[in-house]
Amino acid sequence: MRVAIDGPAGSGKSTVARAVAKRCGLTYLDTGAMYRSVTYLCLSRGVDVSDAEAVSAIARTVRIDFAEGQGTQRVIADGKDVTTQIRTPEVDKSVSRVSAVPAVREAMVARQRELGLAGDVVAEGRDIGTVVFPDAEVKVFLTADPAARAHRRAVQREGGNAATSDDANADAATEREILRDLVRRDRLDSTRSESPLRPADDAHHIDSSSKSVDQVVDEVVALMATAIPVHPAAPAGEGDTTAGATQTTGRLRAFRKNSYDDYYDHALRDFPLPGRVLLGVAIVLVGAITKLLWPWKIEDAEKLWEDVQGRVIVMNHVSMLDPVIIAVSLWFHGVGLRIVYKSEFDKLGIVTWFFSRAGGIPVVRGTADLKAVRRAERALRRGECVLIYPEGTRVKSDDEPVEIHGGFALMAQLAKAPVQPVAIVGARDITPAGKHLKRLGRVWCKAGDCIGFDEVEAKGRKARAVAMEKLAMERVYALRDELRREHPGKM
Ligand SMILES: Nc1ncnc2c1ncn2[C@@H]1O[C@H](COP(=O)(O)OP(=O)(O)OP(=O)(O)O)[C@@H](O)[C@H]1O
Ligand SMILES: Nc1ccn([C@@H]2O[C@H](COP(=O)(O)O)[C@@H](O)[C@H]2O)c(=O)n1
Repeated sequence: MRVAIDGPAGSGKSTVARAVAKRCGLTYLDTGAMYRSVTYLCLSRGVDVSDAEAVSAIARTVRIDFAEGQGTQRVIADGKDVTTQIRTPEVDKSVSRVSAVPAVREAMVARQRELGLAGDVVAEGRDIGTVVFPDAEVKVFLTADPAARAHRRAVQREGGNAATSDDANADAATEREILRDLVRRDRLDSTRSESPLRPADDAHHIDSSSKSVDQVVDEVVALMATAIPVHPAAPAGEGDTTAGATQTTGRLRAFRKNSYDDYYDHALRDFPLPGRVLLGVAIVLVGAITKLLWPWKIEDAEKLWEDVQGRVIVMNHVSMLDPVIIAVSLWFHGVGLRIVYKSEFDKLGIVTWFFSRAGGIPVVRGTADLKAVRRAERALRRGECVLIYPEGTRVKSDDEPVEIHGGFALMAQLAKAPVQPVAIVGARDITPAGKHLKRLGRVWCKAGDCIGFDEVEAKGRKARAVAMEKLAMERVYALRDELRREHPGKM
């Protein structure tokens, strides 16, 4: 997914873009920093910024990179860290002259597209939605009135932060001077002939003058949740080769300090052998113990393994036994399974360690967690099954309101995979409300037929995803009702 945030100076673009990128696991691209870097190089080399030829020569040859360091994103120009140097009033004063030169823009836009090739990016600047990524799925035009912007920038320059303290003050004369500079920069940026600052026709306008950063970030994330990515991921078996993309091919070697991300991004078949053996032992043990305590059975179980293609399996969620039953059954039939689990479980290192080795994919709930969507999509394309609980959490009673999380339909849609409904009854009875001790008792599951998108009648990508969510969950609840009729009293 590409998110484009454009707007005038001081409207909060960097703050919001950085926060959205962090929350949703995307890459943050600060394009203003690139024009600032060229400007800084001109000033430090004594190049007159009105000399378009000389300025263009620097823009064409400089290599600009971004790196993480000292808790912030660092800007590297020709191998030198220029993060601090590009934020001086001198650079502020000259940058709009430099950025108006067509050859400078051409060079910067080419590099920005290169950096954004990996796909999952939040880019901010002046021409992202109109020129750099005109096909971005989400476009925001962020504004704030000039006085608010000047105040924020003045507070920022004095080391404060208007976003976090309401009574932050700045010297009135400094604020007036900044206001003059902002207005001048806005005028130059929006009246230049090449890629002027203007909202894209399909941009969402947000005025941040009287909104907190969190409110703006929430608005952008909400827009992302309803947007549908237009760039499908690499096909099955094809590792991404673009800058910043995740390498997904090749066997993970044992005892090589593989990161959690390595496990989330690799095929199950590429996991190191010792870990796979350990998982097999755990599955056999857990399978035997749970079968003994809560004899469980899956009706029409063959539907879970007779079909070899990747599927999104959706299920009602009543207890911790639910994923165990599916994981054990599929493991015994050689079907690779990735369980999507809520990232809150990752608070304990040992849990993250185990879930990553067991093929889990963490999802940050309540956000458009595109990293998780992409990981699930790639797994499906590789032919692995993805198990997901759209109810989000264990539902302890039929009276509890249930909110269905629709990400599963998007995963299936992107991977062109079907969705398979499965229901469970009886597992809720083993943990009576308010008790921690488990009761003994029988548990039944029932597998349904896979649902393809050809069964969905709605038109348009988004409407089809919504229709799939509804249809799949209707089938899950229909299977659960069948089980309840067959096994009266079981919940
Ligand atoms: N909604 C907000 N309310 C109050 N302060 C804010 C808000 N958004 C951003 N700020 C503060 O305003 C200052 C400028 O914000 P930021 O640098 O994100 O703006 P920008 O649009 O990226 O500016 P530029 O284009 O010049 O880089 C920062 O100190 C930031 O914390
Ligand atoms: N896409 C962009 C981004 C920036 N500029 C120019 O750079 C200046 C500095 O940008 P900041 O966001 O860091 O303030 C800005 O005033 C523009 O002149 C641009 O042209 N296109």
